[in-house]
Amino acid sequence: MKKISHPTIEPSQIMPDTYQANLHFIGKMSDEFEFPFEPYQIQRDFMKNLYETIEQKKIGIFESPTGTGKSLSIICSVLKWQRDQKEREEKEIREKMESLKKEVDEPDWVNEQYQQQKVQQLISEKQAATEKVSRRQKRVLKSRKRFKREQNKENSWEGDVGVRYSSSDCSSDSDPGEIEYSNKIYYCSRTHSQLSQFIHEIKKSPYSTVKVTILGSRSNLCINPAVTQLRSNYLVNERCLELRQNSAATNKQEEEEEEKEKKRRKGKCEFYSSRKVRDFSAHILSEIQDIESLVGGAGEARTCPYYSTRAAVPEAEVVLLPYNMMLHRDQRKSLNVRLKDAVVIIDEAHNLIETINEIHSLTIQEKDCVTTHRKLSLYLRKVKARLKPINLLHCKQVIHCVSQISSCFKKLHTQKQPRTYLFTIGDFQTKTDLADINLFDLVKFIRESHLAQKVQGYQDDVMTSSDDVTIHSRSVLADIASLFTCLTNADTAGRVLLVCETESSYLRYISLKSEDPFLPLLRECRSVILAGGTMEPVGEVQQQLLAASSRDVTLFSCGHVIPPQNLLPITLSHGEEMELNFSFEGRKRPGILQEVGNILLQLCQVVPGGVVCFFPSYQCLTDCKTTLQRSGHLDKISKIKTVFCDEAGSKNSDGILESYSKRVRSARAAPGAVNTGAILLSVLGGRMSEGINFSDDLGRCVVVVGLPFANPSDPVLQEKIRYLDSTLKSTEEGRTPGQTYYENKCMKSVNQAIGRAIRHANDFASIVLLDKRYGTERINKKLPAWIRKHLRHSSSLQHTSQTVRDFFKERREDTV
Ligand SMILES: Nc1ncnc2c1ncn2[C@@H]1O[C@H](COP(=O)(O)OP(=O)(O)OP(=O)(O)O)[C@@H](O)[C@H]1O
Repeated sequence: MKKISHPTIEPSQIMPDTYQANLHFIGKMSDEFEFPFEPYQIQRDFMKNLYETIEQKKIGIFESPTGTGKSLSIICSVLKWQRDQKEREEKEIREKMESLKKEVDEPDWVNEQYQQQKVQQLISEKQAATEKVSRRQKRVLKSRKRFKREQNKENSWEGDVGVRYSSSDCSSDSDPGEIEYSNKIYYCSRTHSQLSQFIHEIKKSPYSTVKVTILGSRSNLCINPAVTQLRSNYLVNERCLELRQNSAATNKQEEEEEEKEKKRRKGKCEFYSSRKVRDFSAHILSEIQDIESLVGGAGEARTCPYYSTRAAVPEAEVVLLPYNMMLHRDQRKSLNVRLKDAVVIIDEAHNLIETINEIHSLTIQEKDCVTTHRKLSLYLRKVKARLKPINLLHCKQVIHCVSQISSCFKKLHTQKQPRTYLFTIGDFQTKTDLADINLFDLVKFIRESHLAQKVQGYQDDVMTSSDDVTIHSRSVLADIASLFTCLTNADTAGRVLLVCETESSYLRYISLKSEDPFLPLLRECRSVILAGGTMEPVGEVQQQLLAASSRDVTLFSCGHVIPPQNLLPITLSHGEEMELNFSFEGRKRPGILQEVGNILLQLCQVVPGGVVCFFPSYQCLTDCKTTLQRSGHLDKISKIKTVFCDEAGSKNSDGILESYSKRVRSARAAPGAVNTGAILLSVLGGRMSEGINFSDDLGRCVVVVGLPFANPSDPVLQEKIRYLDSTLKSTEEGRTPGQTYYENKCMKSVNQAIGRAIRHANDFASIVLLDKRYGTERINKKLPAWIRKHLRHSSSLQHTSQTVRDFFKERREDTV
């Protein structure tokens, strides 16, 4: 029976004197947790609960608002647990060995000889294990020394790319006698910059000597220009694999043939050699590094960082990786991630369900299908005579399948209505005549024969780039192989969507079930921890991810570290003239967007520093901007605060953010000026709503216009809703699981955005939610508890602006 414990800490339970604590006191012990600062009370509770969850081999859902030092809390509890566990295990071995030795000294008279043998055998097993570890440690030490030596030599190598390969280069990266570090911690987050931030927090902690490796994709880590210049991830991966295989295949005889060296090197990666990879992996483990310094160091050592970071996995105590690498079985397999007894921490887990579904879904364009069919046919014509009968058969079957999918599109094009077709897996197989084909065999054939790569290479020779612009960018055949794999799933796992449009038609495999891919983690790991700033609605995670496992779950949720008076969350249901309703229909009402102008103008007059305003979509942002330009609101606002705007598809988000920050800071340096800072117009769920911190003056007020509900006519969304309704029970309030999912999806996006403004214990900000729907309990109960608790409702702009003015006046007095 699954038990759920809720050690929830309410914001009111936070000790007020914590805020005044000396934050720079290093090495303070709190509840026996070493911590680089004086920990907040919520951090103490977080660490204690996390430690116990791992100790008791439970699953944990840990919620701590953004900016409350969640990363350090995770590091200081998990690494303490790891250290304690190691000590406990070592002690146990020592005690066992002692007692075994004693048994030998005092043998049982009944079976003396047998016992003695058994005890001796156990002792030697333990000793062998200990020796193996120490042998490995010696080897690592040797590798490190060699790496340092070669690094010193490196300067004299400058410009010499012709690094000689020795016979040891032939061996594979993984050592057959490799010792996998047990009790490994896998820390997963969404982006590389989040992983880098985590690295910086480890460096601050008392555990800065822990052995860490950080994994990334080739596009993040590869330093070979011959590979990085390729335009797609697929080509980067394929080229790297090819060069690496060639490098590993070097034999001794070749090595001695100086003359052949240059020719041979043509098809090899100059940065890959297993010895250097091993040496650099030892260097990685000896010093914590983020991706940038790691890539820089590898460049100097002329060694492949991609394979070095992977080679460091077995011996690492902590492995950092983006969470798509952990959540996909094939990726885990290719990385040699062993889940058994590991602790897996998934941070920023608020969108975990969507991420799992996304990772297991895929899209194939009709035109790519047609091109692939053509390429495959050309390829087959050329190599037919050389193929073994079985491979010829498989090749023909692949061509047949691709052709069937293309014809399916063609048939659907002949029909006038509807343009979107949704199939169960079984129906799609019948429709395309694929039901009788062994798709498992085909996938195996495509993978093992490297067909995708061969066809790609062949087509590069025979087709001109004008044939098709997509031919160089990605291999559709690889996607088709993945589609075949998806089509071997049970009917309940997903759907196939065909969208037929004149301009572009595509097929999308939609993964619906998230619990199946997650189950191996729940089954094999010692503990799985889902952490995030706002994990609400927790029920969704429990129903859709954890229900399949019977393991006990700890729910931990805490308030913020700021005192209540530092936060002003307020909902506004009425503007100057009209009710605020920014639903899709409501937005069409004349005058409604001018209301946004009125509100922003008033708020800009009373808020110091930066204001960040989020719109439900880029379309709504553009419409509003145009309206406010025409109405003159934008002009008036820009006299008080410089206006910055995130544009759809803009690649310059960083530049916009930098200019916005600069403007806010320069306004702070000029008190009393007419222009008091800046306003940033952005989009919920967009580039600036997640993972960006608007601390202190950068975000004194966050305004949210409306609710970002997804388009209800989106067929993928409709199917997900139908699937949830048919598989889960309705909620207590009588809402269907599909409706709940739809609302949750929207509110998660709002919660991510509004959490960005409070980043530390002394920060303060106002949050203004514009829409009458925020006043309803159904919606506002989905806000984070630490915000909901202090939520005020207002139906007048004048009242809102006065409340906000008073709030900042009091904060100014506090800080004087
Ligand atoms: N007790 C503390 N006192 C002072 N500073 C702290 C304390 N705990 C953590 N910090 C610092 O506060 C900053 C914010 O912490 P961190 O980024 O870990 O927050 P977070 O809760 O993980 O936020 P997010 O969820 O947005 O990543 C970091 O620089 C961290 O080192």
